[in-house]
Amino acid sequence: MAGAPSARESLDASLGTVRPPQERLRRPPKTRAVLTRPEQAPKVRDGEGSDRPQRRLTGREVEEHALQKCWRRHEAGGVPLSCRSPPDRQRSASLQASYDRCAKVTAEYAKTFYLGTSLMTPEKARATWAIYVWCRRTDELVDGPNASRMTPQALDRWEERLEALFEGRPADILDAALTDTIDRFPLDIQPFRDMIGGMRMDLVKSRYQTFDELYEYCYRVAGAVGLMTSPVMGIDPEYKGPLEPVYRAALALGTANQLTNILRDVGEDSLQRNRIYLPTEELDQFGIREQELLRGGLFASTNGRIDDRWRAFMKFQIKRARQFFVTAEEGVHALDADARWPVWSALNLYRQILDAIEENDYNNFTQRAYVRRWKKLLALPVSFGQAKFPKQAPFGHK
Ligand SMILES: CC(C)=CCC/C(C)=C/CC/C(C)=C/CC/C(C)=C/[C@@H]1[C@@H](COP(=O)(O)OP(=O)(O)O)[C@]1(C)CC/C=C(\C)CC/C=C(\C)CCC=C(C)C
Repeated sequence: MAGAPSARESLDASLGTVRPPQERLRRPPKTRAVLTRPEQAPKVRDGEGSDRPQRRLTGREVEEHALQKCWRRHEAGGVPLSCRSPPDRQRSASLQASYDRCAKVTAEYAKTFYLGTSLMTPEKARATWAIYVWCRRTDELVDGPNASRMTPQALDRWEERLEALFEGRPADILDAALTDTIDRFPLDIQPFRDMIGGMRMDLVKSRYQTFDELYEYCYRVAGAVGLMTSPVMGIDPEYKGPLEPVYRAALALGTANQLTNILRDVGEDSLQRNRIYLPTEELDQFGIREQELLRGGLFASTNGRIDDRWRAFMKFQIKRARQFFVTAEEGVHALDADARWPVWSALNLYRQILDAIEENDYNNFTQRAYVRRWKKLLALPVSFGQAKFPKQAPFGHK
């Protein structure tokens, strides 16, 4: 039947056709106001003093490089909306269609995120959908139905396509929404590139020796989301402090969420996908062998309850994840007033998953940590209170 494509069709159709740059759709040239933005000056390509580092970065360097670029870009700012020439009628209708499609995909794939965006201003919500959809499509490349055919070369093409959309040449209707978002908010390309790097890691790596190795992965697939979305959430005009700690807090929130996801999904990842997103060296320290995870989990033979080693290991992991949530908290107070409620909600909703793992006596092999609906609902007014009545000035600056 003809008609608007479903969210699934939108993703499948676009992902099947990661096309070379010369085939991409052309967007009308930018308005003069947009061209004069300092951060959109023509880019110098690699090897000619580009914005990429001279050598391959590893571990925490990857995050640090992106962090510095992102907060500096935010500080440099963009063209205020009032200075920009409005898009013509045809362009604004097609942009509307692009964002509508992004909204549909977000609503279908991530109900909680979609609900969270209803707590935002319409412009911030639209931008969040555009970012979500790009992240989702990136993830689908290595986790979706065509994942078994995914190659590093296809990821290279996806990255070329990313560069093009940041230069104002989106390849399709979903990319067009992100190109528009980039025009409206001071987004830097680096966390997007880094997320593609995270997918490259997923193609070749299913074990992590140290926490630093795992941390790099968490940054790439989730901390990067904090860097992508902070310019959209915006900074409170009353906040007079530096941007760097705010961006660090945003990174911490993404990382906390990913560590939480990892702890929730241990059983599924190890049993169904032969993936262990836990530092091997820490498993060793607690006397846990990989084979025990792969064979169905650690249960005591005497009473079938969770093994004490696993309980102790999980307590350690949960404590560390919670520290990342605490680091994130202070940053939320520095965000624009209209962004604090959704961000507090995201923080509280994810943090509850850690409580649910504890309530399951750390059995994340055969039970999925599930937050009851009433607890999720209660998190919303609690978050509203935290957003409205901050306990402290962020980082001691106000
Ligand atoms: C209430 C609510 C949830 C609000 C949404 C707030 C918001 C801005 C969300 C961003 C959504 C987005 C663009 C996500 C990208 C997709 C992605 C990679 C998501 C990963 C989450 C898990 O996804 P998954 O689909 O696996 O989820 P489930 O298995 O279904 O649970 C991630 C692990 C990362 C999510 C990261 C964030 C929500 C961090 C957002 C950071 C900020 C908004 C910056 C905040 C700034 C400061 C200063 C703290």
